[in-house]
Amino acid sequence: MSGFRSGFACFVGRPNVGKSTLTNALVGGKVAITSSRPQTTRHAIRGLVHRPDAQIVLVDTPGLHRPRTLLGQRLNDLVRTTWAEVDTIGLCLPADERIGPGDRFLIREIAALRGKPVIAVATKTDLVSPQRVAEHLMAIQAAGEEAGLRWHEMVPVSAVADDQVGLLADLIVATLPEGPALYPEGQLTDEPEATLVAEVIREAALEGVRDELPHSLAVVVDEMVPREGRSADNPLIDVRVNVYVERDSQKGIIIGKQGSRLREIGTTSRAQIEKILGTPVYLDLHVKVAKEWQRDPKQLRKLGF
Ligand SMILES: Nc1nc2c(ncn2[C@@H]2O[C@H](COP(=O)(O)OP(=O)(O)OP(=O)(O)O)[C@@H](O)[C@H]2O)c(=O)[nH]1
Repeated sequence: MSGFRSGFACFVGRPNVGKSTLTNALVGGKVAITSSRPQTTRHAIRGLVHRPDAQIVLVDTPGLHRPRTLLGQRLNDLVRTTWAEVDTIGLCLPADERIGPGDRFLIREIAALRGKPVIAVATKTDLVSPQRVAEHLMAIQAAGEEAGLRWHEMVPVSAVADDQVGLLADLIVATLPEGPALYPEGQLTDEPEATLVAEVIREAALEGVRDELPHSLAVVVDEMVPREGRSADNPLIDVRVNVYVERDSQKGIIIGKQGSRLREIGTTSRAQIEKILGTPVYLDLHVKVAKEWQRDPKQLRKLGF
């Protein structure tokens, strides 16, 4: 997919400047997954922005503080490591507040990274007049210059009024390297275990029949619930899973002669799932036909794609 861009971004700023609200506005209510960390990221993922041309992975950073203790210094080192690893930083500076010492401290710290694209995001613009927004942008410009930081971009946004949020996404995307999506689109759950469980089953189901079922297989974990009435030292987790194929003939392949392949899939994957969850599991596998699911947007959404 030429021209597709993907990478990591993080929002930085004092508490309460609107980082979370902005993240949610960009992500559009989609729950982020936290499993199967691709490549280098060791950071909590806050949200995924899926677009036809790009994928933005928004990562979390703890706040940077004026270090007073060794622990404070260590935490700050961690923050700097994160900053160094992301492709782009968005520094949030709320339009309804003047730029203060806390902001200047952050700007100086970010300036020390040298060469990293930093987008100055003037947040909460719906709370103030256009004139105040303009003043704010000039103050941001000046604060950058003072610290020797050249803003890659400056953009006023309102996450609440959904003003310029799309533009911000465009600006972030433009800073990302070319490359394929780092995460599959639309994971169904934010439970890392469920995603891993689905992956294990998918692998087991494809074992030996990969060529006969190219891409036709989707695995959805319906639920993972502790069996009622079990004591704490004798737990059992019920894992209910649907395996979707596109055609009846493929259903036959998965199930096998008198259910033999399905049993094999269950045995192989159950052992691995028990390792992942650390408890015995009862695995309830169902094979369903979702005709042409790869071409049907409604089905795709249902299956989490
Ligand atoms: N009017 C308005 N309020 C906003 C906007 N964005 C955030 N807020 C409000 O500002 C407050 C703080 O927003 P958060 O998104 O939690 O800020 P944050 O930077 O994530 O805060 P911390 O998690 O403490 O670092 C909340 O009450 C939001 O509703 C905006 O665009 N317009």
